Amino acid sequence: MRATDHLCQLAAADWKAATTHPFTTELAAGTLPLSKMRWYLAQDYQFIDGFVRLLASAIAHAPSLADSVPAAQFLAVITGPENTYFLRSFDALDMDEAARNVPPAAATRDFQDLMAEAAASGRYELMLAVLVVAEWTYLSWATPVNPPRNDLPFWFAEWITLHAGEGFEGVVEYLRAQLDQVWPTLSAPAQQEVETLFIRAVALEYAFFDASYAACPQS
Ligand SMILES: Cc1ncc(CN)c(N)n1
Repeated sequence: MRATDHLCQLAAADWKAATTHPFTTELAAGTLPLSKMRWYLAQDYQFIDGFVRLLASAIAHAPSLADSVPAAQFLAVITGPENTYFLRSFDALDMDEAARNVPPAAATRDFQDLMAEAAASGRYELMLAVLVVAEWTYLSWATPVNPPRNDLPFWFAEWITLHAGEGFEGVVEYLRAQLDQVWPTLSAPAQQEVETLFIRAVALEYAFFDASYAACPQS
């Protein structure tokens, strides 16, 4: 069995909850209240900041140039089309500076801490554990709803297309393959640390969607 399949199985219940969440089901149906989407976007843009630093750390720790190239190309997607997706969505959803720059919620802070910890560890396998969860869970919820309904506004539709399709499948396969490759070289305690971090990351993905779905209950 692939190491990443083993890790996914360890977190099976939270994995299922995170990848079939009503937040993304309603996003794909176009029925997600905009107040919840605004909350999510403002929080997730703060997540992206830590994510970019983590991905850059993984690039710096990849065993060879060839191992780093797909991650470097993905970094350009995050800081290019994904970054402008956020900025265009903020504008289209009338989110002014105050609405964009809200304090981080507990779910956001927990994720920022996890990513900062993985980046600071200096250990490639721990960085990969968090990156694999962040991208594989998104591929898992977005794939069944891709292509998006053609009547969806771009702030819903593009959040699906950014996380599904051939290019993104390649990113997830690359990240998984990197972790699969390093796994057998790790000691048993080091493998356990990867398992613990992976499980924690899946729980945080679930918590992030839960917090977003619970936000702004009046509107
Ligand atoms: C919380 C979270 N996790 C994952 C992703 C996918 N890049 C994201 N945008 N936000």
